[in-house]
Amino acid sequence: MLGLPDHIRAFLFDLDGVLTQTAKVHAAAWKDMFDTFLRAEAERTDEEFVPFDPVVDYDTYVDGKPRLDGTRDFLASREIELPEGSPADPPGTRSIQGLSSAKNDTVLRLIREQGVQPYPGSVEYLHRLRVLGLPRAVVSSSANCRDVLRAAGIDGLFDVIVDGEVAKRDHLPGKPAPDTYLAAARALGTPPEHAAVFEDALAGVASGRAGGFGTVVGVDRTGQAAALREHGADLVVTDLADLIDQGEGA
Ligand SMILES: O=P(O)(O)OC[C@H]1O[C@@H](O)[C@H](O)[C@@H](O)[C@@H]1O
Repeated sequence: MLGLPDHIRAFLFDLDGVLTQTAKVHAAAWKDMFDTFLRAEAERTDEEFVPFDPVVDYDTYVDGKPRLDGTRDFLASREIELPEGSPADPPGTRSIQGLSSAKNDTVLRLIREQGVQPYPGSVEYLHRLRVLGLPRAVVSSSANCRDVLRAAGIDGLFDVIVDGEVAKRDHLPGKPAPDTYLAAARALGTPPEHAAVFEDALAGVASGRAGGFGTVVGVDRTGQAAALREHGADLVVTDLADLIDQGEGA
């Protein structure tokens, strides 16, 4: 079925980097926020400024995870401990919440300025699934998921959305835990072994593997195919159009 085994009956998609070209927007916003913070820390402690690496640090500690976990996990990698703070902390406050808010302000500004482009291969794949009557869900850690789907013009293509807001409301642990994907499969009425997960993030493919999903498709936009396989991808494509081509060839 569209490049996947025939027992796959439901299709669960990550958003940023799989459906929309927003993974690099998030990476840029994270770099902006962390570099501002790390520069100030270097001055404060009289130590060397080591910038955030938007490829290695982003992929390893931040990509795919809920916002606060991304902040926490990267800071832990630098052995920096900050107070949790509160959602009311002004953006840039020296707290997990304050830094996370600064990052969110930047990502929202970049999205406003640049708009959101979907990946044409993903849009085509979604349309083909819809024509075949196959159920589709978005499973994203992002609290901005619905706005991004709308800005990309693809918000009408899904039966179920499990995003950062739903996860918070239902107390679901974020990726790499499998809970958000399992909740989406349940909402579609499909056991995980009959559902496919599409992910570009290491935390995301790990989530698919942990949930026992039928197929975990790694979407490699940045040349990390081997790492995607290591963390849980059963197969890796560079674009969803590759699966359409395979399906047609079969
Ligand atoms: O900050 P948001 O929009 O709630 O998104 C949380 C995370 O959502 C994920 O989809 C992205 O891969 C991360 O980069 C991002 O940080």
